[in-house]
Amino acid sequence: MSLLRLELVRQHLRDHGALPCHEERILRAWTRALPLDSGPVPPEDFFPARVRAALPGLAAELAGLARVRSEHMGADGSARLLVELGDGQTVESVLLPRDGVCVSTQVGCAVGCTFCMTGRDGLLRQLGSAEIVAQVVLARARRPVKKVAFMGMGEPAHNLDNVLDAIELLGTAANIAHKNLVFSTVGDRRVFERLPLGLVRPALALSLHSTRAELRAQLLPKAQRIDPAELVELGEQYARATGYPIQYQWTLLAGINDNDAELDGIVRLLKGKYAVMNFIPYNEVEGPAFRRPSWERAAAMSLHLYRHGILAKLRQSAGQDIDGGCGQLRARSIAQAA
Ligand SMILES: C[S@@+](CC[C@H](N)C(=O)[O-])C[C@H]1O[C@@H](n2cnc3c(N)ncnc32)[C@H](O)[C@@H]1O
Ligand code: SF4
Repeated sequence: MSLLRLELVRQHLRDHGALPCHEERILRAWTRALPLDSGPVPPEDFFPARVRAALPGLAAELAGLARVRSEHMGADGSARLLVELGDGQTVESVLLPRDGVCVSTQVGCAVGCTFCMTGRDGLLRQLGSAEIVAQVVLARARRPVKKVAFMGMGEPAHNLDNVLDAIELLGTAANIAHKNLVFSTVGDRRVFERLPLGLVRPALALSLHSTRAELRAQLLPKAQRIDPAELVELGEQYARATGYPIQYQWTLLAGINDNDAELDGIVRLLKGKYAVMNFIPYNEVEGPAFRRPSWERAAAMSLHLYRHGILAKLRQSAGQDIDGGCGQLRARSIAQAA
């Protein structure tokens, strides 16, 4: 039995005679990291005997979806988890300061951004919706979780059905505010078609990195070709439809996308838009010879945008001191095993 997707978990329960109300109570308990039979009414008065008998086996199955192989505390209160999936593959989750968790959606990634460790080996496999939720359950077993960012390993747009199923459960049974579910993507037309239709509409983070289409295509070689101006326009429509701003992400690479021409481009694209710019200084990973700009330059860039009426934040990735670049922990563990 392998319950990688939420639909399979629900089907398994139905096969044991569960009704929708039983399913909901069990999924609610699971997503809160509680025993599966917990709830206000005693289990023997609520569940049919067959369902109750199936719960220990189901609990073991769900626990096997994602286990913590190692945990690394950061000085900023974050913790990076190397998570082992049922088939032995590993992904990273990050417990963020202030009740957040960052989860992975794929093992590897096909976009191949030149500065990202995760994209180095291409896509190895998709995560099922239950494996994505299981990372939140692992986090909730350790700390309160009120925010989930789909910003770990993988491109959520390339695993849309599983990510959207996970989002729906997290925004309902798991009781996470919809604006606190953050879908982070390089941009893909399917995202703008599907996200507005969901029962739970997450906040959107768009990884922009350049306002110049040619440079963006070099940095994000396999991202869908959407002109940055059009991407911002699509983002703006979604922001207006949902009422939450688009969080633009910009990995700062010295000498590449930290110049005044890019700043002018950002002002041109984002002025008057319902948007926040997050500058994230590059985290060094082995391989490409990128550098992060000085903190002073990054702060000056944020100030420049602020003076032009664009809200800009300068962020350190969580857990700088613990292989902060996404995918580094996994890469290190594989290298050590080898
Ligand atoms: C790992 S990606 C996952 C979500 C999605 N694939 C995306 O690109 O938005 C999340 C963010 O991490 C950033 N990132 C990746 N590698 C980085 C590095 N070495 N230093 C700083 N940020 C990095 C990406 O630019 C992206 O904005
Ligand atoms: S930054 Fe995002 S899209 Fe690019 S390779 Fe890494 S995970 Fe994939």
